[in-house]
Amino acid sequence: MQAVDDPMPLTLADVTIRLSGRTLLSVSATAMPGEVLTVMGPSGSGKSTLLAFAGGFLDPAFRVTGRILIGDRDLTDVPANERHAGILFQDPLLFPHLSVGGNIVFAIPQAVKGHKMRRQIAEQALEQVGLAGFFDRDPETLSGGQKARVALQRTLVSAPHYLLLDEPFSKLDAALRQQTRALVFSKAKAAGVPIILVTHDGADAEAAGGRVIEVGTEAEA
Ligand SMILES: Nc1ncnc2c1ncn2[C@@H]1O[C@H](COP(=O)(O)OP(=O)(O)OP(=O)(O)O)[C@@H](O)[C@H]1O
Repeated sequence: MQAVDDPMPLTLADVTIRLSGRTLLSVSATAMPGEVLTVMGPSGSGKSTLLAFAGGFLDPAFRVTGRILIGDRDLTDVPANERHAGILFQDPLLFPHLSVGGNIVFAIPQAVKGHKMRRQIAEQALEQVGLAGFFDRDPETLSGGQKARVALQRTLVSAPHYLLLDEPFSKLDAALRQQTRALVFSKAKAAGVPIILVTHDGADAEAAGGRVIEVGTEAEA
């Protein structure tokens, strides 16, 4: 992952999300550069909704108060495509008309010039997640766990200013899960990129080592 020029914290300032008059969640938290803010809570408690807010693609059915900031820059009204958020959905889709490697090359910023250089970055990214030699494969021929790793690297090569990860390791077996999360967290740390991580797995939270916020427990209050 490309280092951010000027690493900055990501702040959720007094964010309250309501749906049909009911408060879904209220959060105030900061992820420092390279730090992971882990979000845990029961199914339906609003974890994915919080990521949608942070990414700028929240369904207008939700009512929101509060702000999201990167450093001092208020992103709340900035369109999703101008936020530089690296987003990984729970069930990521790979582009079926591109090769596995092509999916990653596509996400590399245009500032990185040269076909050869871009291919090399993608090949290295695949190698890092145990997929050396997969560059020319058709995405449809991959297992769920292999697709998840490609999608993860596609997000990491995109030079994000912050990462929003929704259960990114859930399709991986225990050994791969451990390796992959270590890779993601160490890359984010080196690049100075803050992460909001949604997970059901306490071991992910422990490996992340940052703060953990619980949603859904006080939402009905
Ligand atoms: N577009 C939408 N319009 C209306 N309600 C929605 C919409 N998306 C989600 N919801 C509702 O908002 C609530 C929060 O959903 P969300 O997907 O954020 O929960 P979650 O904590 O991520 O759940 P899970 O762990 O099962 O993924 C749920 O009650 C869900 O039914």
